[in-house]
Amino acid sequence: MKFTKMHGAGNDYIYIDCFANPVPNDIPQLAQKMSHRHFGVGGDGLVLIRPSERADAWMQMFNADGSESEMCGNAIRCVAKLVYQRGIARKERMTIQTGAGDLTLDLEVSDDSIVERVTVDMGEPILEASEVPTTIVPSRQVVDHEVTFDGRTFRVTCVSMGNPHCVIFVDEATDDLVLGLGPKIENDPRFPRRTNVEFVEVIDRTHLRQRTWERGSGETWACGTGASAVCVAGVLTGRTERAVEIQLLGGLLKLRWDDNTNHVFKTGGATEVFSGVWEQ
Ligand SMILES: N[C@@H](CCC[C@H](N)C(=O)O)C(=O)O
Repeated sequence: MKFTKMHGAGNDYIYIDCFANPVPNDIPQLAQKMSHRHFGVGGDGLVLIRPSERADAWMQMFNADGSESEMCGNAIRCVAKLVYQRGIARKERMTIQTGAGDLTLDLEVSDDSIVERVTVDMGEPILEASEVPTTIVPSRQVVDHEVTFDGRTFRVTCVSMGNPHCVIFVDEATDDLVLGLGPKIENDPRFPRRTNVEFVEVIDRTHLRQRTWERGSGETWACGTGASAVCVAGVLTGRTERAVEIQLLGGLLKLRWDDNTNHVFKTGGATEVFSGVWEQ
């Protein structure tokens, strides 16, 4: 089975083109095996690019632990690049079906037909308490809510971009917080579907620094749905403007929460690393 390794801002996944390959069996187990950084290809997870009945392609994504997520903001840019460059859909505006709905993407293509940057319409953030565990926000206040994890109290903002995020603004996103507390928050029973966790430093009203502990994959070098949630949380808590640049461990993402449509737009690159054949 042929695969391609790609990354978006250092968030690296293994991609299988199911227009050209059959859909593999036992995908959760395959995701675990291929993602393993010592015994497999290595990556934050596995992404299948599948034919869709209503969009140009369907992105199905699995974390490194084999769990399936609704959406991946960095992977979807890579999917768009493969879909365009392999001629599956030679369109500079395309739609990709995801577990968070059908999303529209605008591709910036060079004269020699290389996709250099992609802007994704990430849709509307979901702030309703129905998307957020009521045990975390008993007052239905999802913004800037005081919560204690492991004996430490933080103000958190819970934002769903189709997948769940718990955004915490901190003075410094230390290893102690990201690697120590991140997994405890991810698996806190008050989050019934587990959660992604963002630790965010505000540099000024248009610049932030983010580290993410991802549900099912651990710390990643970037998280696109997470950056979208951070953009929204920054505005809702009065810390930032609606357009921001977010520095992640593996690169920069530009975010804008549009006033008129309520949609979040995210721009970033997509890089092909190598291709290979998986024989196990
Ligand atoms: N890295 C991703 C998010 C991947 C899924 C996430 N771990 C989840 O389980 O929701 C992104 O760029 O958005």
